[in-house]
Amino acid sequence: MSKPLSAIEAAKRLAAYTAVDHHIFPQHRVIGIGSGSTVPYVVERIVAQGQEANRHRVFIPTGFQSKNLIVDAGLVLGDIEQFPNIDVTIDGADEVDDHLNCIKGGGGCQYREKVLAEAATTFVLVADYRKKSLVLGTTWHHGVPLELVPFGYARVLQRLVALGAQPSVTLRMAGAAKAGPVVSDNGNFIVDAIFPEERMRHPTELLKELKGLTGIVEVGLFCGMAKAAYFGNEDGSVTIRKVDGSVEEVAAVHNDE
Ligand SMILES: O=C[C@H](O)[C@H](O)[C@H](O)COP(=O)(O)O
Repeated sequence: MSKPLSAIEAAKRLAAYTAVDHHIFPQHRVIGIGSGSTVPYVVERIVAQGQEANRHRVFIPTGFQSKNLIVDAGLVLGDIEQFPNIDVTIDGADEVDDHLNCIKGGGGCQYREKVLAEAATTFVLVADYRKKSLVLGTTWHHGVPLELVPFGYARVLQRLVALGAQPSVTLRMAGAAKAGPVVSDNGNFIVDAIFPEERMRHPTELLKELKGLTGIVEVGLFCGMAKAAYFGNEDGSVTIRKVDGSVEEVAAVHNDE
């Protein structure tokens, strides 16, 4: 018998399963698969729709991890170059506010994730209950993930501080498994910039300013992109925040599957 899931894993699974049930329909042919620890449950639920449903579909990954998820699940792998228009992309998030703005990039995948979010007719977020917040930066304390070109990165760090980032801003380092900086799937560096609350209260403005810095490839602030966010709760329910501002609570029906 498989080990029971922890409360957090169960919440991730609830969010992912419910989002797939609500957004991935038989007519959807091109599906974007995001990155992180919640997305495997998205793939699991899609596979459960059966071979017939998935036979004519193609799945576009946001990075190395999701590519493996798609291949290992026996789904058809596609490329954003071949399929620049996606029906639905489902992805995880590090923190989501009431307006569905979010921080992404905890796994360093924000560039490809944003490409797939933009390419999708419908972009949906899935997360556990810890990721809900009113102001970004309240529950995710690691800062805004930024992908930047290695050449001239020290200059970008200085400019981030001028925009209000904590002076301690540095490259994300790989840790024990490899000496040196984390290198993204695109061969770039990642920086986590912590900004004060007054800056984080206006994520769209901050995003614009960060995108204006030479050397920054992409910013892990996704503003005004998601149609809905699904949060799995500890009590087995799912909170759905929608783009029109409405909030729905649904009881899960698949917790023990
Ligand atoms: O770069 C990583 C992505 O933005 C992830 O989607 C994000 O970090 C959320 O991951 P998780 O589902 O593991 O919390």
